[in-house]
Amino acid sequence: MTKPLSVAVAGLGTVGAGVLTLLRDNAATITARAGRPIAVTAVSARDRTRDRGVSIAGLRWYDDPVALAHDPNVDVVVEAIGGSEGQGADLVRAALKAGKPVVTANKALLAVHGAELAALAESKGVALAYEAAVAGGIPAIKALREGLAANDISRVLGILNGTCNYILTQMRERGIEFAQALSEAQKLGYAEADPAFDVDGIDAAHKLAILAALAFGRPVDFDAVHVEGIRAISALDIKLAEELGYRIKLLGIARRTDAGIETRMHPCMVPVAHPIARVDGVFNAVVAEGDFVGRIVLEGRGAGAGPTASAICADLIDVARGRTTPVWGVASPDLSHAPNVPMSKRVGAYYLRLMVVDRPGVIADVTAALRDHHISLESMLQRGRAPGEVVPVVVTTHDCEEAQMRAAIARIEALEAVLETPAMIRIEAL
Ligand SMILES: NC(=O)C1=CN([C@@H]2O[C@H](COP(=O)(O)OP(=O)(O)OC[C@H]3O[C@@H](n4cnc5c(N)ncnc54)[C@H](O)[C@@H]3O)[C@@H](O)[C@H]2O)C=CC1
Ligand SMILES: N[C@@H](CC=O)C(=O)O
Ligand code: NA
Repeated sequence: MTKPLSVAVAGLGTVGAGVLTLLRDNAATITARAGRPIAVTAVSARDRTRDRGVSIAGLRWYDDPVALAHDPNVDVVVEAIGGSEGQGADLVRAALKAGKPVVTANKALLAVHGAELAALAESKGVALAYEAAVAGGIPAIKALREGLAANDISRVLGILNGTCNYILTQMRERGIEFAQALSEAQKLGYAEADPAFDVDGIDAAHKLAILAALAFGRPVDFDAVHVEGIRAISALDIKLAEELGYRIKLLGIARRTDAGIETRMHPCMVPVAHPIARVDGVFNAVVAEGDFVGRIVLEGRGAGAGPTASAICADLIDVARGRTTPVWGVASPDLSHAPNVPMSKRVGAYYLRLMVVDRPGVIADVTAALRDHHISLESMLQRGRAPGEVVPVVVTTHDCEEAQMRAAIARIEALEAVLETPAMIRIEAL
């Protein structure tokens, strides 16, 4: 039998402990697929004594995770600490500099520093693998980078944050409040250390930036992603969306247009009948459209110990087999530099929900604002009549440009009879 692959794991939380468990439980399968055993020999975390449901007895312990990079008996480093800065990032750089392959679940690091790290990995001729970083257990990276490698990709989109999808699903199905659903997602190990990264769309935007780089063969550019989260989504909008035949999902969309590449992460209304509307709970989905393959849809668990460990261990098997690909599918010097398309240029339909005083003339003022910005109405809905009281009014539009819609909303919000900032949700043609 060939010498085992000696693995160091940094971070023994949901993901790191999951990796130890999977390598232990599926050792025979993994050995056969890797051509040799894969054995964790060294670990680093904050608390040496915490019960993680898996033994770390007999493993070399390091208080300083960066020291793992310099352990001569370590062949490959798994980074499961997280963060675009700090010791997880320091460890990845140190390991690559030391010529050791790295497997990481850290999308924040890849999205923010991925260009620099790819260049470093390529200069050292070692792998930097990150299947776990996007859509957890779904093999989205492999699908885009290897499976669809011969296609020109026109669009990649998806539900990329399990925590948000869990929250939106629970709010819809059980009618529970945002805070309760978030707390459940945290207990289940789905949420980031700082859950604001989840609910403000940042985590999903990190993943979208990574997918866009792979799909369009260009340097990863997190700053180009337009990011909105789900905090403003109310139970009322979820209910009204259902009445109109839509579900609300936090979608990431990266699209090639004549003007360049559009990358945006925001809540969307999608038709109930579309498969992506049925992706619920912690499940993620990734949809890619290639010129020869057409559309492919991948669905699976996007967070949690098992799915994430599944992706990390697949990367470890690649390392054990010596299978390598450039980090972004294309060698760093050969990446293209297509321009970014700003959000103001997004074209599509919109849902607006206004809280208005129910009195004559209000609707006329709202429609005048839309008319003056060349926005055509698709439908208008007012539930019940309550003269002099506040009622929700919902407007859906035909396609228009985001800049026009923003200008119209500013005018509508300034109307005396409109009492709250209008809720605006983009309706996505998929
Ligand atoms: N939880 C999930 O479902 C998924 C998480 N990820 C990513 O995996 C990474 C880890 O996430 P989780 O396991 O959920 O986090 P966690 O908070 O459960 O675990 C983090 C671990 O890192 C350790 N740690 C923190 N700072 C350290 C330091 N300076 N030195 C040594 N150890 C340190 C902590 O003690 C803990 O063991 C993050 O990059 C996250 O974005 C990716 C996909 C799914
Ligand atoms: N917090 C993330 C974990 C996986 O990346 C999520 O909820 O999807
Ligand atoms: Na994945």
